[in-house]
Amino acid sequence: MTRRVKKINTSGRCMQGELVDKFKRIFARRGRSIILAYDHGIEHGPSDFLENPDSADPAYIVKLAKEAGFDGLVLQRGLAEKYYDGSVPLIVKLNGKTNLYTGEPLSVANCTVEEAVSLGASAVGYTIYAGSGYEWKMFEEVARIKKDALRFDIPLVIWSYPRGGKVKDETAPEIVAYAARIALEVGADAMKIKYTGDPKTFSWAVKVAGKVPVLMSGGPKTKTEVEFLKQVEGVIEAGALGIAVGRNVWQRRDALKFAQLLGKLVYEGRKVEELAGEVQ
Ligand SMILES: O=P(O)(O)OC[C@H]1O[C@](O)(COP(=O)(O)O)[C@@H](O)[C@@H]1O
Repeated sequence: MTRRVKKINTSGRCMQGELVDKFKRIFARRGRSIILAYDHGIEHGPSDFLENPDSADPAYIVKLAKEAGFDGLVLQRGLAEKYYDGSVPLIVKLNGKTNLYTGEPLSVANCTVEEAVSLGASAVGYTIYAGSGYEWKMFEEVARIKKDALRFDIPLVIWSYPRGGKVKDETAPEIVAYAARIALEVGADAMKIKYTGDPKTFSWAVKVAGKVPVLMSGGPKTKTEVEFLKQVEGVIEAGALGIAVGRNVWQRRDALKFAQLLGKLVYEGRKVEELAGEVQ
């Protein structure tokens, strides 16, 4: 249980420190969490949808998250506005950038916390590229967003992706651990960080994340299903709350079947070797 920090909040709406518990109540009802990420249309472009063309349709994704029994769905405001049907708790991703941009890593907000709440969001997301020459701009913006998140009593999820500057390998253990600590220190109520490649080094990132729950970012689709399932098994062992995954689910043609396998691993605590007969 997160210690309640007794602090008078001007709007009287919520006390600092409670939003971690609120996030877990909504996005980890079974003690663990699988969130379907789908902000790739802006981040990577429609090429991400080519392997499984059905995934280009936001309605397909919303249905997938619901049928898979996932805890949450990440959408940018435009998709939330046009396709969100309330069937799965929503995280509105407040900032985004395209990969057409080749300057210093920078992702700025295109939606406010208030607008996200009006779209039905149960949490908001924001990416910070620590290391970038623009990190100061994202730190400034996330401070304003954090203030609004407290005012609107809505958890803030930080996509903590150090990029630029001294960052040579975004999945290096010391970078992922640093990413986790940055999210904790700027006031994240949950965080998404990249996988270091093994449970031991990832557990250090979970440790330095302190009280803030960690979600592993899925990353590019693995060659085999077993490879991704083993990554997920590892991060759960390392103490993560769960995963926020996009490509490793909806880029597969049998997306729903694989999503249900993920659920057996994450929610039922099944082991990969037990599921071996069901995976490709
Ligand atoms: O900036 P990157 O490394 O391309 O990753 C961005 C993407 O990764 C995510 O954080 C997780 O999605 P994946 O599971 O497909 O990696 C998305 O929310 C985001 O669009």
